[in-house]
Order: sequence, then C-alpha cells, then structure tokens
Amino acid sequence: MTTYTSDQRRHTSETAETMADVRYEIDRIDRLLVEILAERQSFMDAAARIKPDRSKVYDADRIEDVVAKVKAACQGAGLSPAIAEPVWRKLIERCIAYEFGSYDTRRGGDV
Ligand SMILES: C=C(O[C@@H]1C=C(C(=O)O)C=C[C@H]1O)C(=O)O
Repeated sequence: MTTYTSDQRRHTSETAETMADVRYEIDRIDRLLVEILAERQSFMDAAARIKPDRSKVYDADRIEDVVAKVKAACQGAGLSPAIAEPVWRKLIERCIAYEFGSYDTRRGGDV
C-alpha cells in the first residue's frame, strides 16, 4: 500500500506572512501531489493488465464520469472547477497515453 511522505506544515493560508512561507507550503503540497499522481499512474498499469483489448484503453464514457465526480468533489472541497476541469482533462489525456504505452509494452507491441 502506498504511504505518503510529507514535510511538516508550517503555516495555513491564513497564517502565512511572507512569500517564503507561501512557497514552502506550495512546494510541500506539490511533493504530495507528485506522490498521489504516481499512485494514480500505477493504476494505469493495472488497467492495461486487466483490459481485454486495446480498444478499451480509451473510454469516453468513463472520462466524463471521472470529470463529473471531480467537479462534484470540488464543491465540498472549495476547489475552483475552472482549475480542476482542465487539469483533470489533461491528466486523463496523459494517463491514457501512458496506459497505451503500458498496454503495448506488456503485450510486446501486438495490437
Ligand atoms: C483507467 C482507465 O483508462 C482510461 C483512463 C482514465 C483515467 O485516467 O481516469 C479514464 C478513462 C480511460 O480511458 C479506465 O478505463 O478507467
């Protein structure tokens, strides 16, 4: 199971006083995001292993399902959907490209 390593939080957005404070927290959060995205990426390898054929790697219905769920989660979390939607659409696009690569590597390039 993945565990996330995190530097100590020093400030909240309310207590930060300097740009050094702000950037320390942004850099800390970015390292966490990298760990979380690496775990998400690992499930692309799992999907490439499980999917029965290459035509299933790109799933338009599932893409819309993922984006809708992310937008719903934004409401509760206070994340702007204007940030989230394009970020997730690009993330999914790159994850699918990764999954195609994983699928082809696993099956020796056979299509
Ligand atoms: C992981 C999957 O494969 C692809 C990757 C997706 C994602 O990154 O969320 C969504 C749809 C699929 O085209 C899946 O089908 O769920």
